[in-house]
Amino acid sequence: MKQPIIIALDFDSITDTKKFLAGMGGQKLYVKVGMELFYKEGPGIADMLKSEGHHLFLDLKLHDIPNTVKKAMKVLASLNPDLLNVHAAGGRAMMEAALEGLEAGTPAGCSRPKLIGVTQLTSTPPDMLRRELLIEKSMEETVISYAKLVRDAGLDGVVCSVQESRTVKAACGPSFLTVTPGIRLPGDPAGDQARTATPELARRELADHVVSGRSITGKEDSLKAYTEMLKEWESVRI
Ligand SMILES: O=C(O)c1cc(=O)[nH]c(=O)n1[C@@H]1O[C@H](COP(=O)(O)O)[C@@H](O)[C@H]1O
Repeated sequence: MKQPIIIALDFDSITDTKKFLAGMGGQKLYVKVGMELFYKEGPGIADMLKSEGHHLFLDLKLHDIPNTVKKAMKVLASLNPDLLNVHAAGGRAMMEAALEGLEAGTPAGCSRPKLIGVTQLTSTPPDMLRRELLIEKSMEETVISYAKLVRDAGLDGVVCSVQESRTVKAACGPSFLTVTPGIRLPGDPAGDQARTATPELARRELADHVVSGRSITGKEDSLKAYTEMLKEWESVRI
């Protein structure tokens, strides 16, 4: 079964990660390991999660010269994640190199993990483009331009906000993945996220997956919050 909700395991230890997973009723989940947990626990965390049967998004947002990214991707592929990302701002040559590294490092008999490009972070408000990054185009135009570059480099999709998901699909095709973070249940604080949405809106805007951390992990009853998100998602018929 396709798991639409990717839970961000933004914990700083394996102990807290295990405690969280123990409270999720023994389900096989789609989880995301980002910099915090990976830098603390290292590659062993990927082995642990995969051996427990979870789907794994390794969110390390690589952004470096092509040769470095290619070699790093080769190493990361050996951890057998299901999904990985790079910053689209690294450019086409870097993304092509990432894909080459991923293909070279995928263990025999395993299928290549999916690779997606981060367009503009969901913590970036539209006015920051001009004010801080000196980008004159709108958020939507910027994200679509990145998405086309990601597609042309041969990657499988993008990370974008729900607000751009539908337009990305229109520009890059229905099978081009949109993975959308910044997901909040109604009433939850946005925190540092600028472009947020509910799981229901994400589904309406054709997102393939939503990524949610604090709206699930920050709750006393995380299982209830996760179930609520799933219910919201499934309430929308596409
Ligand atoms: O690539 C990501 O996963 C990502 C991209 C992005 O644009 N925005 C974004 O929030 N994320 C990640 O998604 C998660 C969101 O966490 P919460 O804001 O707690 O739901 C974090 O782990 C972020 O690193």
